[in-house]
Amino acid sequence: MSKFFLKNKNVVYVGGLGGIGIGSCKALLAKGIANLYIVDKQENPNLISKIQKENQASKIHFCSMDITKPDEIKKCLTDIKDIDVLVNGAGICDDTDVDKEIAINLTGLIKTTILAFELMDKSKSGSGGVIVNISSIAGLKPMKGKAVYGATKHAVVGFSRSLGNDFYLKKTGISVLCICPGYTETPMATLENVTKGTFEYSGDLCKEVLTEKPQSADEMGELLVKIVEINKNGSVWLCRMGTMEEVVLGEYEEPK
Ligand SMILES: NC(=O)c1ccc[n+]([C@@H]2O[C@H](COP(=O)([O-])OP(=O)(O)OC[C@H]3O[C@@H](n4cnc5c(N)ncnc54)[C@H](O)[C@@H]3O)[C@@H](O)[C@H]2O)c1
Ligand SMILES: CCCCCCO
Repeated sequence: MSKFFLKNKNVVYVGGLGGIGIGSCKALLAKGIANLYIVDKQENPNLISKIQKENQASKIHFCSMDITKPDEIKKCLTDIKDIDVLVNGAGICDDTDVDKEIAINLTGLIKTTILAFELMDKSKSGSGGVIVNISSIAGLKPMKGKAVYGATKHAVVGFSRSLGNDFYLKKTGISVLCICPGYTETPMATLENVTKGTFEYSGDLCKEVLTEKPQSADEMGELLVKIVEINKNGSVWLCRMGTMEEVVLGEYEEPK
């Protein structure tokens, strides 16, 4: 796998106005990307113009998209020409609304990834590139208090690893990376949010994720950029307390 150079590239960040989204967009812009398409449910014009003012060498665009609505995914992504990097970074952490949590964290991510494969495919009208799916540490270990959230994040790991193989890379030129952040200081990581557990009595179990020393969204963004630049297809990365490590998960090949 060759190193990926972000300079002059076009990056689409779904969930880009979120905590990790903003931290990552700042780090991506610092690499001299040409265009940043911030995709999110609701625009924040003041924040976007602030980011543009601070990064005048790049062009910042905004596309409003509810990831639970396939027609909005299609409209948003097909309006963007030449996607080099797509980050699927939208998500909620609320086990009290199973359908919504699965629709955003999993179904929406899957549909966005599949459409991005179509648009980025070098054997079609694309030029290949990198897709980054944001899972969680909850995608690598049990999340006792939030089993549904953990299920969506385990699924993101499995989905990303299943697409991140040489066959698809050779045909499409697209690599797929999976990032599993640990506790990161963002609007999601509030006690109120974290304790929206699977059962009404799950609250204390949910708080376990808060025992870890948190990392900042900016630290997470710097790690995301490093992982994109390494660009190891099918790789899974645990990013916690400002450090990153590749997580080697078994292939479990049947004995010959
Ligand atoms: N903060 C953490 O500790 C942590 C840890 C591990 C993984 N994560 C994951 O990182 C990602 C970003 O989380 P964050 O902490 O920045 O949270 P956040 O709440 O700050 O950001 C989430 C973003 O997703 C967007 N979003 C939500 N529903 C959407 C929808 N229907 N359509 C489009 N966009 C939608 C929100 O508008 C927001 O911009 C999530 O997938 C989350 O599960 C966060
Ligand atoms: C501690 C922040 C909320 C839990 C997110 C783990 O993906």
